[in-house]
Amino acid sequence: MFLVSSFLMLFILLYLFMNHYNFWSKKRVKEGDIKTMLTDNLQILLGSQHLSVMIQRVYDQHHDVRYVGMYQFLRPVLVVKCPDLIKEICVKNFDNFQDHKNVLSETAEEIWFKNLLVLKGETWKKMRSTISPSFTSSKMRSMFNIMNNNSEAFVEHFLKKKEEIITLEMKDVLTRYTTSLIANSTLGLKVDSLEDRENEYYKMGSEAIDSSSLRRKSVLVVYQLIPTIADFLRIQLFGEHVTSFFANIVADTIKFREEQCIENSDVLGLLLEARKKQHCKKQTTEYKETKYKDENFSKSNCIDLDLTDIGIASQLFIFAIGSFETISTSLSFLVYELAVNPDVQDKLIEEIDEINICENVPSYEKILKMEYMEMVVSENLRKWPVNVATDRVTTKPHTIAPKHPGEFALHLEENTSIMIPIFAIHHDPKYHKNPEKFDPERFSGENRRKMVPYSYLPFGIGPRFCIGSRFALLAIKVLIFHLLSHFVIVPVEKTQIPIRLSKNSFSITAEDGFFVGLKRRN
Ligand code: HEM
Repeated sequence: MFLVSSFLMLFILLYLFMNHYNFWSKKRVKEGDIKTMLTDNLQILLGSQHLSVMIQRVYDQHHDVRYVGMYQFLRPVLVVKCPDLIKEICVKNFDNFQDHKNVLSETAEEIWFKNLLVLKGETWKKMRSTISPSFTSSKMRSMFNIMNNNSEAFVEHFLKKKEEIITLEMKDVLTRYTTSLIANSTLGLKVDSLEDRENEYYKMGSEAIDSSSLRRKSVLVVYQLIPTIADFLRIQLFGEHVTSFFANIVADTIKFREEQCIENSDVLGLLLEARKKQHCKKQTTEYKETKYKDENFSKSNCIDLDLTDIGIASQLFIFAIGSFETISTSLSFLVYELAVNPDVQDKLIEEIDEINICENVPSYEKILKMEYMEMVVSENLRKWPVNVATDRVTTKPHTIAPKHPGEFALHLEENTSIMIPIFAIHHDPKYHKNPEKFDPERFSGENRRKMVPYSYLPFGIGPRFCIGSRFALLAIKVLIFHLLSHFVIVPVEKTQIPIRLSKNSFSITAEDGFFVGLKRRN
């Protein structure tokens, strides 16, 4: 009896398993090899493979198709390969694909669940339009001084060293630089993580972005596999000490600014201004509603954004962890590429020196007008897009109409996962010839015009495009400007050539660090 019921159980499980993993084939979508995908998922969890390898394998498996089916554990994901289709999904039909998928519970960590990246629908729209003014070019002009000061302090720190060539692991020093910059530009805090190596802001920030631990990965997988149980158990990703540190630091700064009537034009300042306006509008609306019963008051205006201290802390938290990892990683790859491509570095130094001859301190306009700098930074983000992929979920059912012979109409139900494989597209020779070559000339005016539209997506695409892209690009350029004004970056014994990517992190980074030497210019 026991044997029969065990067989029956096994049969049912096998049936459910097979039935689950034919989600895409039932829709007549070509998919990756199931056995390989399951092994890949497990290896990603154990830290013996990077997500980009799994995506690349699925991407390469079927040529001349616009999309391929993949499974992230139990979740079917449609990997979109064709730039035109990416536009159709992320831009033209944005209303049907507005949101990102949930990666965590709505109840476990409040500071996470209110941020712009995870907000959905109308609430996301309203928060995005509230925060966007913090990232306009006029705001960037005022951030520019903060970036200049932080970059100068960074360079000064190394100019004090006596060695002829200073060997550095750049990811470490650049993460320290980025945390100081973000503390300064979002909250007005002065933090020097190069001198004060154990400061709390840096320690908590690095803990928040550390994705290499098995515990962190397991939490994410548990949320993917059994979200209801994970929700019930309120399993935390970041940990109480990290989230309350950020919540408290924001609450203390708000209290200080309100008591001292300080009105700054940084991100915190804008959110506080929106909070004041929301409060005023609420009072006026209540008055209207009781006196006139105004039925026409626009519904979307009535959405209250969470601009309590924790709601504001949530936005600043995503800016902080979004920036620490992305800016420091992108700068680390760039410094490495300059070390191993001396011709590119020489040309960039020439452009920098032309500005230094005329001015003591570079102006915002001059940095923005540097053509070669723009080309080098863009090529770095092409070859090394920090976020290897981005995602969308269908917020309304959508049908992708057939376009090529052999294609069928593909009906996607609500809540289907879509993946935009940024790294794979940037390394597809169909769009970027000789993709492993670091070649800034791809981004010269003429070549850029020839690039296939939507085949270069380091900051994503459409209305959910990265809100911090202007900030990130400026911060990268300003630091490189100051660094190359005083130092030449050279390979050292520990420089890993070619670079090997770490298997044990979510975003891309080097397996054995980014070691280079800084050699003082004469
Ligand atoms: C080199 C640096 C950076 C890269 C490569 C990068 C990349 C990205 C990508 C690919 C997305 C997804 C976009 C999409 O799905 O279409 C994104 C979203 C986002 N990024 Fe960045 N990012 C960078 C820096 C920053 C910085 C400095 C901040 C904050 C100041 C930031 C804040 C955000 C936020 C809040 C979102 C979500 C936007 C929304 O859903 O409305 N990022 N980023």
